[in-house]
Amino acid sequence: MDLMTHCTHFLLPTIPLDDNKPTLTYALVVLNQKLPTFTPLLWKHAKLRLCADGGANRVFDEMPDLLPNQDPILVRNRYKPDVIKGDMDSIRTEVQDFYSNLGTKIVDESHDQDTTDLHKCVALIEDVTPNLEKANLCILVAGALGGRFDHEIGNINVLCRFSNTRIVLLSEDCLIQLLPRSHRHEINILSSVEGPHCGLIPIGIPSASTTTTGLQWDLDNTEMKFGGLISTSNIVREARITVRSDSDLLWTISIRK
Ligand SMILES: Nc1ncnc2c1ncn2[C@@H]1O[C@H](COP(=O)(O)OP(=O)(O)OP(=O)(O)O)[C@@H](O)[C@H]1O
Ligand SMILES: Cc1ncc(C[n+]2csc(CCO)c2C)c(N)n1
Repeated sequence: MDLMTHCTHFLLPTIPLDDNKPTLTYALVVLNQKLPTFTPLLWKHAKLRLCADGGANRVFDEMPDLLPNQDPILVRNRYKPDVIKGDMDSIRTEVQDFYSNLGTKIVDESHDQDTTDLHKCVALIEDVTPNLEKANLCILVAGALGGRFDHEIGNINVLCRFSNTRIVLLSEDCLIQLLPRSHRHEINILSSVEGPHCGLIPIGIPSASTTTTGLQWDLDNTEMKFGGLISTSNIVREARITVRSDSDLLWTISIRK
């Protein structure tokens, strides 16, 4: 079984180069929720920046507040999304016109009322990523957690729908990603920016067997299911966590203030 490694390098000001591994190519999707304070950092690391519908209002309204030492007009012009995509029922007209005039591509999919704006954005990123580069793609989603529970679950469902793509859901307080059962996983903890609180949660179906190392409450061939045991309020004990399971799991870890 192949090994998949994970590290939250994107929360650091500069991403360290590793001679042994290809660096990931990041894409950013901004959702319609209060922007996390580290959004300018994610923006800097991303090669492609999208706003999901009303996410564009957040970049327009809140990015200047996150960079208080810079001229708000210049900030607004500099933080220009490459694409705004969604059903366009939340973006304000002045915001759409502003970015459209700067050259942002606007993709109106109001005819599709069966998939969320995040789903639409992830599908676009997959479409424009050449097959050879897909293995190194990592999609960061800002503003995915907290707020409305139906939206949060919809965002988690996107992890399941695109389970072969690396996607990280982020809020100010924590991140969530999917650990597919097809791989064993090594999670390298950057203790300056994340932890110690973490969780491992079976999604969709129970896990008959999960084994971990590096946690305060490790699992040893343990069953996890809703209504039974799931691993919440766990604590990172080592810099390297390993996980192996017969089911897809959600990995969540707190982000330091
Ligand atoms: N409160 C929230 N919590 C988590 N994610 C959110 C929240 N609000 C919006 N989002 C995310 O941002 C995306 C864009 O938000 P937007 O408000 O434009 O969606 P929407 O389709 O108009 O939602 P709705 O019509 O259900 O209110 C959503 O698809 C969702 O992924
Ligand atoms: C069974 C079912 N439940 C809810 C919706 C509504 N819905 C789901 S995604 C979406 C787009 C949001 O931008 C909307 C309106 C549906 N279509 N089918």
